[in-house]
Amino acid sequence: MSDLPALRQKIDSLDHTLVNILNERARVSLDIGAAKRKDTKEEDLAAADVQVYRPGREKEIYKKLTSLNGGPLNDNSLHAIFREIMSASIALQKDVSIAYLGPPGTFSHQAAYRRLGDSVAYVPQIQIDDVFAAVEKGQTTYGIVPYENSTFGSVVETLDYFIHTGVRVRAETYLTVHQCLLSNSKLDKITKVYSHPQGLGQTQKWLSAHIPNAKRISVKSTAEAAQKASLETGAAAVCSEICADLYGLEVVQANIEDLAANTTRFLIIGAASDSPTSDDHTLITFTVDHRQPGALCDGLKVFKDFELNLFKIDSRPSGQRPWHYVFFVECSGHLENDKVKQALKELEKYCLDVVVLGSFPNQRPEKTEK
Ligand SMILES: O=C(O)C(=O)C[C@]1(C(=O)O)C=C[C@@H](O)C=C1
Repeated sequence: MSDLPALRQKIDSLDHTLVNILNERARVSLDIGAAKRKDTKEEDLAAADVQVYRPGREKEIYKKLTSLNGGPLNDNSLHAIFREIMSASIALQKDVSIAYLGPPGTFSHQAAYRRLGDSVAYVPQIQIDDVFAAVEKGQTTYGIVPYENSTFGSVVETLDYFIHTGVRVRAETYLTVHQCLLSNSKLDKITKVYSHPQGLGQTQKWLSAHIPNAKRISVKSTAEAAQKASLETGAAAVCSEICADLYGLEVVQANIEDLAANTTRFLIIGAASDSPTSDDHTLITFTVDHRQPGALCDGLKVFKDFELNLFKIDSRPSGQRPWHYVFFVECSGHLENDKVKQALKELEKYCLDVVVLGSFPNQRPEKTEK
């Protein structure tokens, strides 16, 4: 006779202990929720509400879990378990919702789910500006927007909406993106391919090599592409594999991204940024008087003078007049750090206007740095 019954009895007893400990943790989380409400100033309550989701604290917790973990559970499994523990903890403190570019099955949806878990509400939006609007109008607590892709670059729609928004960046999150060709037709019968411009951009070499004659049609999201492809003969979508089940399509070819380690970086937006950690990034926009020679250079030199590392620079048309640009700069530090505050003050001397879009804990996976 095996030890199975005795081992299961052991598991039952451990589960009992786990349930009690999880509820003990949940009670502390409720107390933390009450403490946060007490600590939130009246004026902030009106402007930003109580900020339940704390990406800085979660980063610290995940780091500690890794250092405590003696196995046999691997770090990914342990983190996934704690993702759900903290998701439930967030939901105990407040009803939290997050707007994302829908319909269900987009990479934004997956990225949000990986960061916030099962206990918060996911609210699909038709386009990226609706995500900004949902947060601005207080219809959802948070929103998630794609920021840049390691193969195809910045998501310009997102940058353009940031120019006009009052929302703040609260967190970042990275998702490895595997694009698939889904269709109910065979490869040689596909005449059109739907996707988001990013999906088409990340797979352009594969599409040119395998279905060069298929018409490429941009739609608002990869999951919308799957929805459309499911309704037409000879149509395909470039999207996530999970859309096959969601929209009743076959996987014609998986992993068609042109570059391995294809990764998209998303920003979680909300009414306010989180408190400083030891390793934050800050996203800023500014405009300069382009008639003044060296104005942009003077502005950028401020970051060097204050020893703030620059990670990313973008420029977008300002939308106010031709050949006038808004510059996006992502630098090290947090907007509450003295060095960043002083640098921003100095930067204002060289700029027509400076806007801080927010600060957030650095979450870049170390492996992708190389
Ligand atoms: O430390 C907090 O601020 C909490 O609300 C607790 C807790 C947790 O369960 O550990 C929950 C949500 C936050 O995103 C971070 C941590």
